[in-house]
Amino acid sequence: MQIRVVGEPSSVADGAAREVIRQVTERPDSVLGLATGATPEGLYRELVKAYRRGRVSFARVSTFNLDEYVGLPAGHPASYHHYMERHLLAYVDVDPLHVHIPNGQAPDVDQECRRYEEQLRRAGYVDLQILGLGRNGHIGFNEPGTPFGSLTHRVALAETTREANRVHFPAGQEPPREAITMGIRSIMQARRILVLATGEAKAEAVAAAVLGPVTEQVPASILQLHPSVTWWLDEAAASLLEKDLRQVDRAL
Ligand SMILES: N[C@@H]1[C@@H](O)[C@H](O)[C@@H](COP(=O)(O)O)O[C@@H]1O
Repeated sequence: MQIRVVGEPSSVADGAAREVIRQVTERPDSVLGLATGATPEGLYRELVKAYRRGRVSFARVSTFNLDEYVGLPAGHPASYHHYMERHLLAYVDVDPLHVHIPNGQAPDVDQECRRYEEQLRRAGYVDLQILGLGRNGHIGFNEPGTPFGSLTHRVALAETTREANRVHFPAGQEPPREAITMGIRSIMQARRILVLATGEAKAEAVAAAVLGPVTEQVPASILQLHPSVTWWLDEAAASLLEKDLRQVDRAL
């Protein structure tokens, strides 16, 4: 596990963008695993900038998103389909046929989960996975208690997660109660993982995931067992890590 602590959220975005660009340059047909939320927005801005400057092309890349709300149409402003268009896909040369996001409006949600997992398997799983971190240690929408062996599945969202994500919904509109998410096992298949976390509100979840026991109560703690993970943290998100863990590469 590597831990990079940088001063500002913008440096987290820069560092992660450099890694994504390197991956796509070395392997133009990479499979990228994409995350949503406020945290990776800066990363996507940097990727759009790099594309516009001709420093990277996504023409042969495939993408798989981690999750989507159940019941929201793709065009809903809070859907993750809409998020991805708004922050990345509309501005770069990714082939729309190579973009994969779970269909939250599928008539049979369980079948959609199986279909998505199968698509992921056929693509050979993810080469470089971007992850954000929920305040309760969730990754994707895998809430505390999710079995480590889980594949893409339907989840009931924790009340705290619905509260945290309420800001993305129009006033008066309730966030959905369910979502489709890649499972912990699906995420762990990725060959390399970048976890991004910024701000003090993430400090406890970061410390529990990095320093605590590996437990299903903290979904991100499983990342301690992955062979190639880099945590990109700003000072605030890293504030509860021991000083000697800062700026060092920790090989497990
Ligand atoms: N499903 C997403 C997660 O993938 C994301 O990591 C988390 C944190 O979001 P933010 O970056 O806005 O704090 O939010 C949602 O729950």
